Amino acid sequence: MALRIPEGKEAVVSEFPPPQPAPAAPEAPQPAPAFAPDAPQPTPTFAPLPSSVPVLWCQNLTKTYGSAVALDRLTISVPAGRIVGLLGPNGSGKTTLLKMIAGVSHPTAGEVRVAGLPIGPQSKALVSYLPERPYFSRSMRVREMLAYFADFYSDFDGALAHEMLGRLGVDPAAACSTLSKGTVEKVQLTLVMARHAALYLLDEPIGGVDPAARDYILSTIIHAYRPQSTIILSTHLVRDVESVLDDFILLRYGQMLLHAPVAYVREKGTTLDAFFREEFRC
Ligand SMILES: Nc1ncnc2c1ncn2[C@@H]1O[C@H](COP(=O)(O)OP(=O)(O)OP(=O)(O)O)[C@@H](O)[C@H]1O
Repeated sequence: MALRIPEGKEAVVSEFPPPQPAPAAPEAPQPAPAFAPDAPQPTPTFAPLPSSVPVLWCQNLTKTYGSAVALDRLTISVPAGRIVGLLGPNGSGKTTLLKMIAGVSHPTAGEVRVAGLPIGPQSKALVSYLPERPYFSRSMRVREMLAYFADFYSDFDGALAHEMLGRLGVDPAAACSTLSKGTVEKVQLTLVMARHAALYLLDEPIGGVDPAARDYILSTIIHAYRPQSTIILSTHLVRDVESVLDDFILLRYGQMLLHAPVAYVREKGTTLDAFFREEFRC
């Protein structure tokens, strides 16, 4: 295959705007609506970003654990309104990067900004994060989780969450402790995607769900419901996701190998899945 990235090279193939770290203050969050399935839908709590301000900007982002380097001087700029696949082999730093952006782990060096804001309460209010591991209480019922999210996040849309659960065949009255692994993933993804966030960070969102639900999640939840938002989605299921991606970021050994539109790969006469397999062939 002709399209390969030379060893040790980092590439950005894009018409993406250059990093603009100037802060753009979002509007103050609205008061939390009381949760009820038929309550009026909350409006987004974020103001549209000026095109000069990327929704995500990282510069020389580095994370080390002792002598191990998980992220190595990563510089990225992602404009608003894109669906971005975060790809790379095991241990390449995908989860570490998402944790830094979500603010649940701190960089060793370098900088991250969301919508021009340094990581903190204001940036976190704009981000809806699906971690790789289950995070909710197994002792609760699904509808209690929805109520909990509605209390906690002013941008949570209860009616939308109910609609998504219905489409995914999840009973809101079910106890979380009785759910299968895939159903837990569906509930978690529903909770995260039912927020009106500026930036969604999804760490392996479809790994455990069946193919039919995967199609619904990708084509409907991720693609159709959030046209103004940016989604960064980490996955190994490249073939499943590539049709919904605008761009992809390829990591290797914690370094940025390539950040490009998916069209860049297609123009070379290949698919993202084939490109990934070729690039990282064992
Ligand atoms: N808490 C930690 N302590 C020590 N090393 C860690 C820790 N978290 C991550 N690492 C290391 O950082 C590197 C990147 O890990 P990370 O989980 O970000 O990779 P990943 O691309 O998400 O992998 P996968 O595809 O397997 O989920 C790995 O070498 C991993 O072993």
